[in-house]
Amino acid sequence: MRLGVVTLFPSMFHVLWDSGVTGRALKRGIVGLNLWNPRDFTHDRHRTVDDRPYGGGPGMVMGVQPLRDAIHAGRAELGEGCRVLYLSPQGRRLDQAGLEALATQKALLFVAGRYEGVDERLVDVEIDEEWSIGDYVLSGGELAAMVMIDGLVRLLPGALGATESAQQDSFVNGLLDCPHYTRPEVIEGRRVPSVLLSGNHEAIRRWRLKQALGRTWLKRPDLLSGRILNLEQQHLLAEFIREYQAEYGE
Ligand SMILES: c1cc(-c2cnc[nH]2)ccn1
Repeated sequence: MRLGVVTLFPSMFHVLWDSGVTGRALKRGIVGLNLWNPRDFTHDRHRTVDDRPYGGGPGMVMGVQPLRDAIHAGRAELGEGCRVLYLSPQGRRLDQAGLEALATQKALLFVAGRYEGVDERLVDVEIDEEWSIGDYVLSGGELAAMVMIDGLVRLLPGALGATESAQQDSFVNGLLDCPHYTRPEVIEGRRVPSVLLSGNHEAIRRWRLKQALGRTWLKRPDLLSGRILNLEQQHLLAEFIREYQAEYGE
């Protein structure tokens, strides 16, 4: 997969090369990442990348010509099949299903806005999809692009090592993760659940699934609505709920 970002702050993206899953995937060529800075497409002495909004009011808008030329340069490099994604609170809310759909694309060009945003005509003409990582306003689209790139790269074949793929599985199945424990066995008087010390791998698997189902029921019941649980999952969740209500009476 080939990725590109149009951004006024390319140095923010250097962390993706430095470490972790994205760093390894880039080094192995599982994914490519190129950056285009609209400032490199300016022609005036001050390298101006913003412009005043029609209609007045506070703030600035991203200047059209440098941004448009940067997007065109990205499209030219990534190939006409690339999807151009604009990060904004107006966009489709990102979730794992959205990442999985995007991971099937050959090339993606992320456009990270700054200031008050991008001229609506550029959004109409140049942008294929708008994406949001949540209902809040950031200083620009860069961090949202990095979130999406991290989530996408983890889905690419060969990107994850054994341990990370275990973590990925626990989220990808649409449930919240089970609790995790490591040494020491007792912290502030709190012990590790005995099943995890039993060496009984089947019991441990069932306990972890029960905890994942129970935590999802407690914290994100919306993830369970409309989801068909198999018999084992139904049984384990019912058991969790019985135990929870016996303990907390609600
Ligand atoms: C994606 C982008 C943004 C954003 C872009 N510029 C200001 N906020 C917020 C949430 N998700």
